[in-house]
Amino acid sequence: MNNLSQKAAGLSINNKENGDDGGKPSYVPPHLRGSGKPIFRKTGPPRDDRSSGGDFFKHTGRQSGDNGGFFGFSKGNSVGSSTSYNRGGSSGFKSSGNRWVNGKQVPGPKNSRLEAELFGVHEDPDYHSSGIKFDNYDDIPVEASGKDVPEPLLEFNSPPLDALLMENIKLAGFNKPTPVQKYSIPIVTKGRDLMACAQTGSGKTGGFLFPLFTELFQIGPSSVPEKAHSFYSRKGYPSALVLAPTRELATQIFEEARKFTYRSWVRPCVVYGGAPIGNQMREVDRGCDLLVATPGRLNDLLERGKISLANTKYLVLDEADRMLDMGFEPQIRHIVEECDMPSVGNRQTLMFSATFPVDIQHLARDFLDNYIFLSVGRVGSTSENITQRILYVDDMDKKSALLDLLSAEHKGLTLIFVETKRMADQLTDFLIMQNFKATAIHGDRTQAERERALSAFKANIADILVATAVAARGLDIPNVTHVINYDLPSDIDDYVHRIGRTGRAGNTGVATSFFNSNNQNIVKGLIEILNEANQEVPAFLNDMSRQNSKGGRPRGGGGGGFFNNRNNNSRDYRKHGGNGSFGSTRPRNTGPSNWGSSGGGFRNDNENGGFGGSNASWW
Ligand SMILES: Nc1ncnc2c1ncn2[C@@H]1O[C@H](COP(=O)(O)OP(=O)(O)OP(=O)(O)O)[C@@H](O)[C@H]1O
Repeated sequence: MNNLSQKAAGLSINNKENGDDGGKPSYVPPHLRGSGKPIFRKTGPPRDDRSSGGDFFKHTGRQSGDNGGFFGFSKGNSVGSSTSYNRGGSSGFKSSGNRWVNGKQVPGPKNSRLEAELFGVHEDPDYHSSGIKFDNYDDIPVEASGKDVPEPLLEFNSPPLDALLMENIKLAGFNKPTPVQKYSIPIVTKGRDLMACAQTGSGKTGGFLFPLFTELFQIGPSSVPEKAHSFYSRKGYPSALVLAPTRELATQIFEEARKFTYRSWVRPCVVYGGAPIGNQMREVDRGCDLLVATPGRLNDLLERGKISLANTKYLVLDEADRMLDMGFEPQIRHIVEECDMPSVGNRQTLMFSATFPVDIQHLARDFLDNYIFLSVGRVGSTSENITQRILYVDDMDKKSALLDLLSAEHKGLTLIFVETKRMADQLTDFLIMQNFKATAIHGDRTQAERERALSAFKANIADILVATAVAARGLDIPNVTHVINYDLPSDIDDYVHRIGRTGRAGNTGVATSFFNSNNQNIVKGLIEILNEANQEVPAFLNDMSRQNSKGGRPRGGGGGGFFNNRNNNSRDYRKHGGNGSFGSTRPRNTGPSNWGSSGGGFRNDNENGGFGGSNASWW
């Protein structure tokens, strides 16, 4: 148990003896425990510096420096900066630039300023991104199922990896591949489709970018129809398309792509809603070989004729289970099946996530051909690098319990999840009033505000970020030492993604969740997850689980029914009762989408797509 866990364990939260109704565990606020007031931090702004739903740093004048230029977050990472790219081609929009000569890639010259911007500097303590428990990944069981699974790659070597890519991987400080990378690289370079499930923070982004770039660096750009570019109208023809559910995740993938395409012919581009489309169209004009996009904005650009997917040989769905759930599936179908993208079998499709419910595996067949299913660890399981604590706290006591937790130790960055946007604002205000440096990210904030909040959090200007589900998936923020589920999610897979914001790349972290009777629907899933990750299961959870099973209480969002049962959730469904078999031809879906119209009607900048009526803010 690390320092923070020990200190939290010493708090009176959940001590049975504090219970006042026959041993029922309940939180006793400090003022009733006679322990005096919690010690609040003395640093931070004076009270009148706060503003509703705002940021601790709002009035510090810091925000003027990062005023949310609509692309990217902090490091001056504007896609528009022409000096950032080794394009060189005078035509600007001609996607191969001058790095593809006579059928071969000619690496651009080194640029030390750009290198420092992309990869950091050696003296920076964050330079090596992997933590002391990185080697533990080697012990995680890996299962690859399907026909003719290629052998894994044990080291980063060239060949099979492209030599320039190898140089960039070294610059990033990556010494050896993570398990998902070991398997995904040969699978993709052998031309196979892939559905990959691996724990949060275990390097799935590299798992798709490395084989993609190895391939693209070697095959070069595809030819573009002459008529595609007139003086007035230019079109982007990406060779690879990566779809991601949130703007922040899309930007993060784009930043990773910038690193690994350094000095190559491949120009990455990112488009997402909430930012002026005109600037994004200009970026597409400048060259768009790998496109990272959120579905709503991509559909908009497709409808405007700014992008053609005719040359897209690689399609990646990151957070694929989210991309294929009710919120996004119609948009994904439109992009993949109703525009000009090559059909299944004529492109490669790769899906990645830490969770993959069986119903989504079924649905995913429509997009895949004779695919390999890769699971690193148990699908949907959490990393043992994360110490999980579940505390019984009634709603009315949550604020007080939170202050106790934060006062026990608050080192590094703390990410607090709440269920609603309103709650995110309220809690941020409350924390600012208590002199904590807090900020918030949720769907009611403007894109500039969200970028500013995330930048401030990453830079430790605000060391507490209060977030809705929008920050639950994919975000890779170094030094998040503590995730607090102030409100637990109603879906157990969301729990897995949320706590996965800490304990990444072999680092350790703590996840604390406030549980009470409103969260009964995830009791069973929670117990399974705690057991799988060798974590302590509090007695009240076991009691509640027994009561639920006696009373026949449905499991609700945490499972129930064949599809959501975690026992069925853990493997390639084709091996466990699925109707597919390896190598069989998939039944083609010729009819309309199961879940709603796959037609147009989503020309908006809101990536929400009607996500099940939840208050949480996907955008
Ligand atoms: N081979 C490697 N060696 C060292 N660090 C790595 C390696 N591959 C990835 N990383 C680092 O690990 C961290 C997590 O990677 P990444 O964000 O791709 O995880 P993920 O599996 O996609 O997580 P999530 O499920 O949360 O989306 C990143 O900081 C990345 O730079």
